[in-house]
Amino acid sequence: MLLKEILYKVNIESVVGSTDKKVQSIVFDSRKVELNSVFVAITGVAIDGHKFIKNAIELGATAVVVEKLPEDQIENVTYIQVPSTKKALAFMAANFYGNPSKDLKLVGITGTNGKTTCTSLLYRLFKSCGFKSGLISTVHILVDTTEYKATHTTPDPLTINHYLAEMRDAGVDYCFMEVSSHGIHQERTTGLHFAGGIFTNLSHDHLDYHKTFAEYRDVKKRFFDELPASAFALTNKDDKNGDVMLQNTKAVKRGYALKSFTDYRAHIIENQFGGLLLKINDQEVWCKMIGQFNAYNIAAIYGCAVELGLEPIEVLEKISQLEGVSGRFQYFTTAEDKITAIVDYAHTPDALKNVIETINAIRTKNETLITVVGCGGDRDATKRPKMGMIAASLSDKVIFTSDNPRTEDPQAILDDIEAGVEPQDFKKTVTVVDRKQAIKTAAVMAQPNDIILIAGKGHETYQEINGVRNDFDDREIIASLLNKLNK
Ligand SMILES: CC(=O)N[C@H]1[C@@H](OP(=O)(O)OP(=O)(O)OC[C@H]2O[C@@H](n3ccc(=O)[nH]c3=O)[C@H](O)[C@@H]2O)O[C@H](CO)[C@@H](O)[C@@H]1O[C@H](C)C(=O)N[C@@H](C)C(=O)N[C@H](CCC(=O)O)C(=O)O
Ligand SMILES: Nc1ncnc2c1ncn2[C@@H]1O[C@H](COP(=O)(O)OP(=O)(O)OP(=O)(O)O)[C@@H](O)[C@H]1O
Ligand SMILES: N[C@H](CCC[C@H](N)C(=O)O)C(=O)O
Ligand SMILES: [Mg+2]
Repeated sequence: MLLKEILYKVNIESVVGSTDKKVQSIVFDSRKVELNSVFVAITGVAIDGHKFIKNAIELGATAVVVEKLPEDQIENVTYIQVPSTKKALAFMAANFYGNPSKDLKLVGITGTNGKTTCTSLLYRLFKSCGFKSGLISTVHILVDTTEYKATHTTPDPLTINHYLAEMRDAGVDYCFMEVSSHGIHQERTTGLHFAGGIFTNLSHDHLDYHKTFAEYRDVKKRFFDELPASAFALTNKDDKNGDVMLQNTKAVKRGYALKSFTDYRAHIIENQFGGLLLKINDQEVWCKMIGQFNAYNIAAIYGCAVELGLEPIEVLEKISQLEGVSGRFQYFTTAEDKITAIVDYAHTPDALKNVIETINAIRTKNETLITVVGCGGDRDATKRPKMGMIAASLSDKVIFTSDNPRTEDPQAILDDIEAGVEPQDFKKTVTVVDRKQAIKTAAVMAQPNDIILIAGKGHETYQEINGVRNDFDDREIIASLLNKLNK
């Protein structure tokens, strides 16, 4: 492909050299440059990519895209100056792969919690309705039935467009993707053609990166501001930021809710371990998922499917057959002692509150709830005391432990969590730094009919300590422990 073709829609300030040259690949990491690459210099969170321009040219780059032109320019290399290299990268990636988002119906889902749940359910719902579907999520990427590993919730634009092109070539009709706030802020989703956008909810997370809640909210809103008029924008009307998201969108505004009166309404008739009995608009439907938060997720996916033109009755029938999502309220009950172990990915204060309140609404007085929870290192530290307070006030017993400490001292993270525990709740809590030992402590403590909640890591199959990822799966560990202890 010619450089000038790749630059379509890119806002260019100045060009030094020819844009009539052939380009082999686009790269934003100098270490991946090959002969005839175009290197895009990104000002990152940690490093300034402009430092690697010389290095990229030595490795074979024949064009570079920059925000600041270097003083010592090299002959035969083309320099393209743009106001934002992140935006330029996104348009270039879409052009390079032939704008695949226009050849399928792409729906983006944003919000603090529920993105993986909604996208995964939509992927399976559309598949069961006979469509070829795609999924870009925290857990994995699916191109029809072919699975790829996910490294991010919302990957970089080259990765997104690479998989969208593969979906297009495989004849995929619909793709559902998670749109994280980091993704929007870093322009990873710029230049994509969305058929729809969904907002789940907004609560405390990522304040290490976005600094203030208002900035976090405004970044999410940008996704809706940029949707085209042909798209639908479906928002949670019960969330106080639901309407804010749609304030300036050109897309067709739609709502879903449990409490407010809007286009897609869900009303909980029954909520038990077996599932939810819902009334969606005027139809009753039985779902295998549990809890009020899943009633919201189901209302959202129902609204999305109807907006995309599916038959409401068929959608409800297929929804009633959907199983829960891996690592989200995934549970089993032991045969002998009837101990229930639940593994859930709640890693924000709101998610933890929701999941514990769901359990509390279902369990009886004699069933003790033992919660095992921690918080990740090198991430928003201000959510730690809030999660400590929630776990201790809403559970009978709590074992605080490590999540992914990453490069932080595990004990220091635990100190932050404990600082939030109310004095009257202290006696309910213990701290066990080693996560496996913490889960073992819960398994030993549990009496017949008790409930063990292990929160924070859900589907993750590793634990990251000091930059090393060791094999670790909450689900396998609790199952084998309860089995060994003969419970
Ligand atoms: C904090 C953050 O979001 N960082 C992302 C960002 O990297 P960065 O800006 O820190 O990059 P940097 O290290 O400063 O380097 C700057 C530039 O120099 C380049 N470079 C660097 C070294 C070199 O030798 N040569 C070179 O060219 C780098 O490729 C980069 O282009 O851009 C990279 C490329 O897209 C991402 O991989 C990286 O994600 C990191 C790994 C990460 O952990 N991100 C998390 C926080 C994240 O994005 N999470 C959200 C989920 C949030 C949610 O759950 O809601 C997600 O969407 O996954
Ligand atoms: N609609 C919802 N509202 C509030 N909490 C939810 C909702 N759906 C799921 N949760 C809770 O949040 C946890 C994470 O859910 P999920 O993985 O779907 O969110 P996510 O938005 O994809 O998160 P991430 O930001 O890590 O990608 C679940 O394990 C559950 O405890
Ligand atoms: N998408 C989330 C994942 C958190 C998962 C938790 N187990 C942790 O490691 O903190 C984030 O980037 O904050
Ligand atoms: Mg996710």
